[in-house]
Formats: sequence, structure tokens, C-alpha cells
Amino acid sequence: MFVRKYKFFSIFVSKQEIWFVVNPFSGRKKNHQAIISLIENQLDKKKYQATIIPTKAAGHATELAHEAAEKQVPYIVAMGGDGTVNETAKALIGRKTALGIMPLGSGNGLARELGVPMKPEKVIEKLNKATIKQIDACFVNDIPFFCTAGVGFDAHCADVFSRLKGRGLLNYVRVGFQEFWAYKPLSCDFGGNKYEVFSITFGNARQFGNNAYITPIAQIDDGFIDCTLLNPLPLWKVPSIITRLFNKTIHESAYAEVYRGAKFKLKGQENLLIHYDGEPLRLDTDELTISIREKSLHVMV
Ligand SMILES: Nc1ncnc2c1ncn2[C@@H]1O[C@H](COP(=O)(O)OP(=O)(O)OP(=O)(O)O)[C@@H](O)[C@H]1O
Repeated sequence: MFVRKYKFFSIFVSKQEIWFVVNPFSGRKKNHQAIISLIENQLDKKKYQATIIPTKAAGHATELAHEAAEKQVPYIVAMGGDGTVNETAKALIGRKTALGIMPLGSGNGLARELGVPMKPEKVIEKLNKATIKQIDACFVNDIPFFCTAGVGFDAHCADVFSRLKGRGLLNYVRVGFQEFWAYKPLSCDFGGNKYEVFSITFGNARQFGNNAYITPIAQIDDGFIDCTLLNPLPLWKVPSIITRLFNKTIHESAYAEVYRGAKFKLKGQENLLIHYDGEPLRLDTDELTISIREKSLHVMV
């Protein structure tokens, strides 16, 4: 399907290298080859020398981003969903190489937060006149995240969702309703208090993705982590919580507690299940430290 690596040559020497790291399996219904042709035809050839590199396996995007940073390639565009974006971005923390995003996933959280359009033609237009900005990177223990990470119901749903064939917002909502019935609140120590929580989410950005704003007053470059703790809620409150998630008012809900800080600590049960940027992960510990490295990632906007 792909030519492994190819370049668009030109006689101009002042062009800047831009790598496109493509997850060929992202966005199941997307036509990757058509998007590559668009890049070939519409990316400003006076400004950029583009290299398209399909990933060969999970984790390959991180290796490629490390290589780009080592070679001082100024730009690398993650073409895929939030998983590919996270894998690419984590290798660029504290480096000069700037991250661009061609969003192909179902949530596209970081892309939406950075104002990246969802249509490939528009993304290319934007890349052609991109400026660079610096954003914060956050960590759950040593695992980087750029949008949100958390424990409880969201992590549980991310885990169920990761095993589904179908993607997209509708499938996510379906998983949410399905799992709500049997879900047991999570016992944890947080900020010196014992809790039974529905979920605790730490936000570098405001949203999970899909414009679902769980930490709606977070700012991605302020050096602080926003936290929304949701207390257990009855089923009849679910529609109002979902509405609040999308109209950016969840922090005003009677079921929410909101915090802001540069570091948080949480102790839950052994083998704590977390999600980071929507990817589920079962840890071999019961303790979390959530921290931030201010303005440590360059992004194309
Ligand atoms: N060549 C590859 N083969 C198998 N897995 C890959 C490959 N390249 C990337 N991956 C893995 O695929 C996972 C999912 O990719 P990504 O999030 O980009 O797409 P998606 O699942 O379509 O998006 P979303 O989760 O938003 O629906 C990533 O975590 C990544 O590790």
C-alpha cells in the first residue's frame, strides 16, 4: 500500500525537512494513500521537503521521532489517532523538533485542543503557514501524556474500548452506557483523604477528545495540571453529566470536585488501571504521581 520512504525533491536549498509518520492502521475508514497524495500535491514545496514514513509496529513512531530530533529535523507530523500522537510527542519532550498532527483517529484530543482542522486539505493549508508554540507535557509516574490521564470509569472504558473492533464517538458512548451498570467506584487516597470515586481525571488539555471537556478550564501551557474528581452518581444523572461534558460545565456539577496543581499523588489498589491520552494501561503499582514539565513540547499551530 505504501512506498516505504520517499522524498519530494526540489531545486530549492532553503527548504526545511518535515517528516510524516503514518500509522497505516489508524482511522479504519480513512484513505491514507489519498491523504499522502494530497500532501504530495498541496504541501508548500518551496518551504518543505517532505518524507513519508509508515510505522511498522506499535512504538515505531517513538523511534522515528527520536531519530528526527537527533537529526535536528525541524518538524514531524504524526498522522494517526491519539495513540500515534502520544507515541510521537513523547520523544520530542525537551527537544527542538516541533510536532504537527494530521488527525485520523476517533478522538483527536490534542489536535482539537491545538485548533488543528479535521479535514486533511485544511490541515495541509495550516501546515503551510504554521507557527510554533510551546505546550506543557504531563506524566503519570514516568508515562507522558498531553491531553488527559486518569483512573476509574474512564480508564475502565478505555480498556473495554481498546478491545473493540469499532471506533468512533458512538461506540464510545455505547461502551459508557453498557459499562455504567456494573461499574464499582474506585477506592483511593487522594490529597490526604479517602475516596470512593467514579473517576479522577488529570488534564493538561481540556478534553478527552471528541470535544468532551472533562477539565474545561485547563490551559495547555500554564504549567499546571487541572483535576476533575467525579463522585459516584445515580443513573438518572448521567444525561446531565454528559451534557456538562460537552458544554464545558462539568466543573460546576454537584458531583465534581476540581483541583489545580503542579503535582498530585494518588494511592489506589494494586495493579491500578489507568488511561493516558485514552490508551489503557495496567500498572504494577498502586501509587501514582502526576507531574508536569512546563512548555517542554514544541507544536505546529
Ligand atoms: N504499523 C503498526 N502496526 C500495528 N500497530 C501500530 C502500528 N503503528 C502504530 N500502531 C499502534 O496503533 C495504536 C492505535 O493507533 P492510533 O491511536 O493512531 O489510531 P486509532 O486507534 O485509529 O485512533 P483512535 O484510538 O483515536 O480511534 C497506537 O497506540 C500504536 O501503537
